[in-house]
Amino acid sequence: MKICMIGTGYVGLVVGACLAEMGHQVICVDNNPTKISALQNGQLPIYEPGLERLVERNVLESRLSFSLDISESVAQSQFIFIAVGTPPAEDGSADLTYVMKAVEQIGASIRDYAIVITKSTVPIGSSERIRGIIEEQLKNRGLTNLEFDIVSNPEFLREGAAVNDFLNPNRIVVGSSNPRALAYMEKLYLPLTSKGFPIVHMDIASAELAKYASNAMLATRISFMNEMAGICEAVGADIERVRQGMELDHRIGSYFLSAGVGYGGSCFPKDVRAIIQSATERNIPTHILEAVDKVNHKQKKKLFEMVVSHFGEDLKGLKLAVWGLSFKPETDDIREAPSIETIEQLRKRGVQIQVHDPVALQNAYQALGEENITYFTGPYQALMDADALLIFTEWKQYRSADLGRIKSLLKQAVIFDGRNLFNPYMMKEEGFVYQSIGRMK
Ligand SMILES: NC(=O)c1ccc[n+]([C@@H]2O[C@H](COP(=O)([O-])OP(=O)(O)OC[C@H]3O[C@@H](n4cnc5c(N)ncnc54)[C@H](O)[C@@H]3O)[C@@H](O)[C@H]2O)c1
Ligand SMILES: O=c1ccn([C@@H]2O[C@H](COP(=O)(O)OP(=O)(O)O[C@H]3O[C@H](CO)[C@@H](O)[C@H](O)[C@H]3O)[C@@H](O)[C@H]2O)c(=O)[nH]1
Repeated sequence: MKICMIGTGYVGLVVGACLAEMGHQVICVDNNPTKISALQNGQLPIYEPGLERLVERNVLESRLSFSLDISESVAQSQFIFIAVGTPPAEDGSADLTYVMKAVEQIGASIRDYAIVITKSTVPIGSSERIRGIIEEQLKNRGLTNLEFDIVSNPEFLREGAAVNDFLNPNRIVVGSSNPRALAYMEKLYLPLTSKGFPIVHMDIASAELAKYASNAMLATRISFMNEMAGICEAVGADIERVRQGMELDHRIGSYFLSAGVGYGGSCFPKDVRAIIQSATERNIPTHILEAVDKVNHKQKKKLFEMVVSHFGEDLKGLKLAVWGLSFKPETDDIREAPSIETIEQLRKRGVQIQVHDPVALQNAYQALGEENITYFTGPYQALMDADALLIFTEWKQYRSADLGRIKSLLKQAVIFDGRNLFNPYMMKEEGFVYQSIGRMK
């Protein structure tokens, strides 16, 4: 089946490559010439485990290609996926500028029956708006008989595990009330459904909301545990033990119960805010979601507060090491990462910062520049003469770090750990001042 993927970012590139792997013919398009020329030269613009080989194989076997020519790629395809960004607008709502631009390009280019699929996370009602815009454009082109369908097919992949998540989904959500579109979508996903992965049909509005509701639920679990971690600190309990005492209850389960320095990334923060905004526009109160967002904002400041409470308000001249810049391990994505916000706060106070991340240094350099920051490609180099180490991301290599070496390189044996990598008792025995999230000191 012929597919055009509009937007070749973290989602579009992964989904495009996976659909090609499933046997379809895919053209991934983007309006960023640097991205497309890199891809045409065999270079990936993002770090995502397993993606490079997948792209290489499918390009070699002529199922996957990349193009800047959106019109021609749309015109040749029967399935047109919209996978462009929906960043937060100033009021928290999802900014649909990129989506609507892509929709205009679709309306101006389709030649035969096509299914237009929203893969981007869009607020309820967006897919119907898209239908209206395309209808209008076809009317202007004198093509009122040209048929097309709209489908909402939200994406649930996680960065860092994206290829595996797409090819082994918990569920595939397809929103449409048109039997023809549903039949085509069934055919498209047959390589997955024939292996037993479930497809769930529903109306478009429910599919759009299912995406926001899923992210909001997961974000709620994290903020809940972060609030519990705060209580642990006050009463002398240990959040890791509390979690163990909860997760064996099958009704609760073990996922998304890790307390930490707050959730980041391009999805949870913006999607929680967007659903709050959608509800507010309709005068629906959102007490829980607002609390989730508020707790997260507070949590992202935790390491900065630890630094101030240990070293005092005057931080000028301090040298701090940072391990982990990406919002989670196995990705180079730094969007809404707690590390970036904290580094900004620290350098405003005159702190010199020495950072390490296995894959996100380049993105961080673009976002933060050079002022008061030195970038290191080795984790231990970043520790040299630092007054303390701050950990923001639970990369595997940090978890198995050599504590003796850390101690010998730091000026003071102080660690503020936003991901609870080490056992506090052991750290004390090793001679560290060690503060983590919700654990006994
Ligand atoms: N990142 C994730 O893990 C994830 C997971 C599920 C859903 N989503 C949703 O998927 C959407 C895309 O997210 P992302 O992280 O891949 O974004 P991204 O910023 O990485 O990629 C978007 C791409 O679209 C391109 N683009 C924008 N307008 C275009 C146009 N008119 N024509 C062609 N290309 C255009 C941009 O150049 C960019 O390369 C968002 O709505 C997001 O909420 C993201
Ligand atoms: O117990 C946990 C689990 C996660 N996090 C944090 O939560 C954020 C998001 O993590 P994760 O969900 O693993 O990564 P994403 O790639 O942002 O994926 C989420 O957002 C995507 C975009 O919408 C969805 O498709 C996915 O299903 C959803 O998990 C990260 O900062 C994590 O550090 C915690 O603090 N504690």
